Amino acid sequence: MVKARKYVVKNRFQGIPKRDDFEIVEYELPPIKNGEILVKVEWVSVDPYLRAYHSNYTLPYDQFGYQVGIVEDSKDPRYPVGAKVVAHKGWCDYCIINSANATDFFSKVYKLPNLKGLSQSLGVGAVGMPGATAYFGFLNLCKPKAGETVVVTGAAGAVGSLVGQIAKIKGCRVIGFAGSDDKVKWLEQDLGFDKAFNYKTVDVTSALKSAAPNGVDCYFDNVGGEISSLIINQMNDFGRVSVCGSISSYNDVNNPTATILQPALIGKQIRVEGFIVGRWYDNWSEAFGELTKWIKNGQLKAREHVTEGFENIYDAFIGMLQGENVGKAVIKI
Ligand SMILES: NC(=O)C1=CN([C@@H]2O[C@H](COP(=O)(O)OP(=O)(O)OC[C@H]3O[C@@H](n4cnc5c(N)ncnc54)[C@H](OP(=O)(O)O)[C@@H]3O)[C@@H](O)[C@H]2O)C=CC1
Ligand SMILES: C/C=C/C(C)=O
Repeated sequence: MVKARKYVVKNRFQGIPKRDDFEIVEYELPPIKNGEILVKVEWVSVDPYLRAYHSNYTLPYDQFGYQVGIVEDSKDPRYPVGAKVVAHKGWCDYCIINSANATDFFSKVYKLPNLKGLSQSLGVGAVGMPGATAYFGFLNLCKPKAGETVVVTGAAGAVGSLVGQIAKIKGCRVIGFAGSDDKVKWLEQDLGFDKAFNYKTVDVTSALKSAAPNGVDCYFDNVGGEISSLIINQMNDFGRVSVCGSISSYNDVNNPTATILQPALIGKQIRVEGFIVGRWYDNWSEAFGELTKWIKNGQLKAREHVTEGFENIYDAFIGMLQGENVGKAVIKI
């Protein structure tokens, strides 16, 4: 028998989730059955959708989320003992997975991509779901052309930092918005953004007018809300907006309001498209190959914000929601 621990969500979140909204439950896992694998979890991911999707779940529920782990026992020949897998079984230290039960992309299990010696934690970050989000969400929806001006919000986070660097690889001029002066410095000095701003201290419209005097062609929107309206109002004819996330509203109890967009969308004939990264699930391996290559050859930096210890997953989650992370927030179990 294997003793396992998991986080169970007990209460409806009100604003920022509270520690008491979670309970750590210890229990014994039964022996695995045919088609199942026993996985020891090594890395856990905390992501904004854990907050955004909360209200879709009936209480109490096991906290969902991505992880990288090693197969310790197997009755599924596709995943032998010792294989490394990426799964979506949430905040736990051991779990049993039956991948035959997969109903959507979240419940699928796959072998950790060949990371060519890079940290296995990248399997929940730059070479995992967030990497695929940046790669397909930006390239397929913004369709950037060399020389165009790209704006990214949430620019110092897991997805945004990759989008900005992919835009540079594609020959674009890149402007990022992030929530601290240190993040701004990192984006400009280490990642090669042409300009970055602390959205908490600048006037967004005048900052953008100075950094993009010829207007914005592509906007990768991680945050939504008023800043997105201000950016979209600075876009050029036939601009493209990839709507990835709306983190500025995830913890809001009341729905926020933002400046009207229709005059700009119509007048400039702007294309706005939202997406869920699962739409490209069958092609994720293409993104993983490219991202791994760019990291290995030094064109792309995949910074991580690492927290240690199963007991600290809650703190890492709240820290990420409040902007403590630079790059991808991960927990080493
Ligand atoms: N559509 C899809 O399929 C997917 C969408 N996403 C979305 O992408 C976005 C980024 O996710 P991810 O890269 O994993 O997370 P990040 O690593 O960017 O972490 C979240 C960041 O959000 C920023 N933030 C928090 N509150 C606010 C606020 N009120 N206004 C602006 N920024 C805020 C903080 O940075 P700061 O210091 O800059 O404030 C924080 O670091 C999220 O909206 C997420 O939901 C992610 C994966 C898939
Ligand atoms: C799969 C993740 C989706 C969002 C909205 O974060």
